[in-house]
Amino acid sequence: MKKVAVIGTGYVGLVSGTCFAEIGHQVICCDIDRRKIDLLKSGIIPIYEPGLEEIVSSNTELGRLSFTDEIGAAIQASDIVFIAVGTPMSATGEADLTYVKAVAKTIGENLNSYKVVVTKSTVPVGTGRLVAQTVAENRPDSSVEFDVVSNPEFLREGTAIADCMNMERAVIGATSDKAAKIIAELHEPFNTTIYITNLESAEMIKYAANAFLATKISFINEIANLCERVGADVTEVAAGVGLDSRIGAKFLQAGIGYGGSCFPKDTEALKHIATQNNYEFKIIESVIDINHRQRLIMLDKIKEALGSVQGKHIAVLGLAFKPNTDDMRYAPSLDLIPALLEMGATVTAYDPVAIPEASKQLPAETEYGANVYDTLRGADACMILTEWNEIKEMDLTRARELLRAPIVVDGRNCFSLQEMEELGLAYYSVGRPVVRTPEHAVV
Ligand SMILES: NC(=O)c1ccc[n+]([C@@H]2O[C@H](COP(=O)([O-])OP(=O)(O)OC[C@H]3O[C@@H](n4cnc5c(N)ncnc54)[C@H](O)[C@@H]3O)[C@@H](O)[C@H]2O)c1
Ligand SMILES: O=c1ccn([C@@H]2O[C@H](COP(=O)(O)OP(=O)(O)O[C@H]3O[C@H](CO)[C@@H](O)[C@H](O)[C@H]3O)[C@@H](O)[C@H]2O)c(=O)[nH]1
Repeated sequence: MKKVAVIGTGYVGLVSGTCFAEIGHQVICCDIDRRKIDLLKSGIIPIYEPGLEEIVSSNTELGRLSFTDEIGAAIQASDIVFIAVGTPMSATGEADLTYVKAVAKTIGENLNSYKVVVTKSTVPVGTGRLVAQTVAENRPDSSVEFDVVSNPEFLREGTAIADCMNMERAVIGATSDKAAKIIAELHEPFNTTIYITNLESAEMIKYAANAFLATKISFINEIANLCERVGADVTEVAAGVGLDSRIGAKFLQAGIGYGGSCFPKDTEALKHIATQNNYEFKIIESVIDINHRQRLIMLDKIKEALGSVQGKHIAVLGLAFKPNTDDMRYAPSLDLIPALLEMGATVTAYDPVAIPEASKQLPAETEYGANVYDTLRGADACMILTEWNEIKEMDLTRARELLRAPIVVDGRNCFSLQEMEELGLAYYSVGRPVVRTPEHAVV
């Protein structure tokens, strides 16, 4: 059992801290956000993540997990301190290290015994060294030693607990064998592959992994756009291509491009790291451009389906950047709904969980439906932006009856072309032939 402090209770801090408690460690999760800590102390989870509430509650009851805003005391009481604060995209695209630097200073000020300081946040190469320098400069007693480790996080939102408990690997970038051993032991109960490397390589592994996955998505989206022009079906192409084990079937789902708190900011940060090092990283620049264009292709499709969206009523299904989360960071809906409104459409939107978050960020004139069917009623077309099960499993016969015109523009390829054809719905999806109906010409 190790004594662990996790600083930052966003997705990563909260989920990874809870999972460390679940495997038997003593964990204190800290945050400067008092409101968040108060909610957590009273058993309320400030984010939507399936299964998180149960696992937080069981570990709190067992006394292995606690929450505090007294960060200094938590650091002093721990042998391992994780930095899990945000590294958002700055205006110039680089990772904003303000929070990481502030935490490193706090750790230094409270360094009362040997500790391993672990960066879990996604940070540019060189940040571990900067953390080490900041901790060293701020420690009250320069004879108290510490080590710095990079241990990037690979969990996905929506499946975060399972990703963490069944992690495929733990990457440990260390400057000393002693620290690497301590962090390897910490992960032992996860029964995972431990990959030990140096600090800089561990920091780069995280960006390389996200950039590669983003590249796969932009690649299949380009194939999808080409499929539309030559009459192929991208879902079948992806399935066929994915059968090659060198390529693999995952992350080949064509759609409206990637969003979320990581891929957009990490691809931009990698591009920035390259520029800073006088390197033109051509692939990543294209991946970013393609992703931006892919969102806008949805607007071309709705215009093609309706002629003009001016004065039309669009039902938008799905607001979060992906299913099973209420996270709205870089969600396609944040670009597409304002664009529809600017083109003169009215919009009624629905998401199973993200409406409270979305309504803080979307234009005030956006209206919200109570459920899928309420949202579709009387609309001139339906646009699907997030593939929630509730949306994929909707009763399409009922949907057809409720829509004023039977038109579905689907950015997530939720339905088969055959079923849409049989139901008489005009269907515009991504990388697949358009299903046209005689009625849809008479909107
Ligand atoms: N969200 C993900 O799915 C995911 C997955 C892997 C890696 N990451 C990386 O992990 C890091 C954290 O991401 P997140 O989504 O959890 O961030 P987040 O923005 O949701 O949460 C960060 C938390 O840190 C707190 N914080 C900020 N400054 C602090 C300070 N000085 N002391 C204590 N707490 C402080 C904030 O109040 C907030 O609660 C980022 O670098 C991100 O790129 C995120
Ligand atoms: O085939 C695919 C797979 C994903 N996406 C999109 O890509 C984005 C990211 O999806 P996903 O990777 O499932 O979610 P995240 O929670 O953002 O997780 C990513 O970002 C995290 C933060 O760095 C990493 O830890 C994870 O390993 C990495 O998968 C979403 O908009 C998805 O809709 C596609 O368009 N097609």
